[in-house]
Amino acid sequence: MDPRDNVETGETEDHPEPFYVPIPEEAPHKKEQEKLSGVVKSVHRKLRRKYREVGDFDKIWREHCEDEQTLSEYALAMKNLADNHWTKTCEGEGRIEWCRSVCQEYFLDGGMKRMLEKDEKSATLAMGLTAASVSAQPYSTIPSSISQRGKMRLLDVGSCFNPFLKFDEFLTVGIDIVPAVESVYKCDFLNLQLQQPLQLADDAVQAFLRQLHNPIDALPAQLFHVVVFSLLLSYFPSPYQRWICCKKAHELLELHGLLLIITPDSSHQNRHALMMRSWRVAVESLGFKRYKYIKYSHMHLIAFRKASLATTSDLVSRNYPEMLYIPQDFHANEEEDCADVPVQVRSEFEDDQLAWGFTELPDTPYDSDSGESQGSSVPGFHELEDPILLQS
Ligand SMILES: C[S@@+](CC[C@H](N)C(=O)[O-])C[C@H]1O[C@@H](n2cnc3c(N)ncnc32)[C@H](O)[C@@H]1O
Repeated sequence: MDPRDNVETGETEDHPEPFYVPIPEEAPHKKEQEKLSGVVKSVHRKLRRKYREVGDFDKIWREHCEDEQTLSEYALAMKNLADNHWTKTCEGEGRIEWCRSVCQEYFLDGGMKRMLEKDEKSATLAMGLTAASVSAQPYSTIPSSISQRGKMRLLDVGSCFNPFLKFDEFLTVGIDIVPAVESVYKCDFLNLQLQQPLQLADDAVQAFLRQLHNPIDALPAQLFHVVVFSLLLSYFPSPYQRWICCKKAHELLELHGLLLIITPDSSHQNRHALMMRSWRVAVESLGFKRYKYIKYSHMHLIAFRKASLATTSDLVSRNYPEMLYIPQDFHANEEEDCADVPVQVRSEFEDDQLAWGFTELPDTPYDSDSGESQGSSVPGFHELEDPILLQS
């Protein structure tokens, strides 16, 4: 007997009938996601195509920045993806959480101190002292603005919808050519002017950051503890603009600050290991050292620390900017470029050529930054070893 039947009256109680017709929730949701990422992809693709045709990056960039309709459609699509489609995936909130956990671990839980001790040991060893005498060396003094600050000063370049604003531990400055929310400042990072560093106490620097004016055309050097490039570098159609961005990040960071780069790649772990190694060599040549690296299913996440004030790039003997390539740079006839799920577009032959080319590179000495760099405090994400990066 159906337990809903009323035995006394012989009537069936008025329970709502369960609705068994399957609701095709997935499909429209997925369709909308595809549509939105299509908007994003087409902007990237158009920019690359124009760059290939015209060659003059400054010209196409000026035109791009003046194309308000395309840019606002892009900003809207990104925000919609972030609000309604990405939040539950590691590609969405996960990358932001990763940045947060790396900063916490590095600045607040002793990561930076360990790195400074290690630097000091290597420097002392390089001066010819024995390991025994080295262990007695005190570690360097951590800059007070970092060790005693109230908040970590974070610059989010290409911030779009300001994902870091919600975290209390950061004093966030989000900048974008087309802000999707009011709290993000309008600023073209490629054309941002750099000024002399502020010689002010930490409180005054924080006050300075809280009263920036829109749009931002210039910023003092060495202003931030963290610079984030989340899905920024692949926006640009050529390695040179990626290089300019990394160079600017170096200048905007305090000594020992962190540059966090997140770049899309849906290939398996080792497919683009060579590319990641190439990026590492290029970025380190600017005065950074790699601190952490992990690969999620759809992206690489890399943290570099600013290890020296000086840039060591010798652009005459090595073309470091070219090393910041992405597969799409080699693809003239792209249909399948992805903002969220990029594909491998180089042929095996090109891969071999590049691999051969990189045997010319100096081998970065093994540093234990990398050895300990594989752990993540973000739960739920599978991390993979990268033998090529680790062995470099
Ligand atoms: C793919 S979206 C990434 C948005 C966000 N960071 C994220 O992780 O979801 C790339 C963003 O970079 C911005 N952007 C591109 N070039 C820029 C530049 N030169 N200066 C500032 N922002 C830029 C774009 O407008 C866009 O909002």
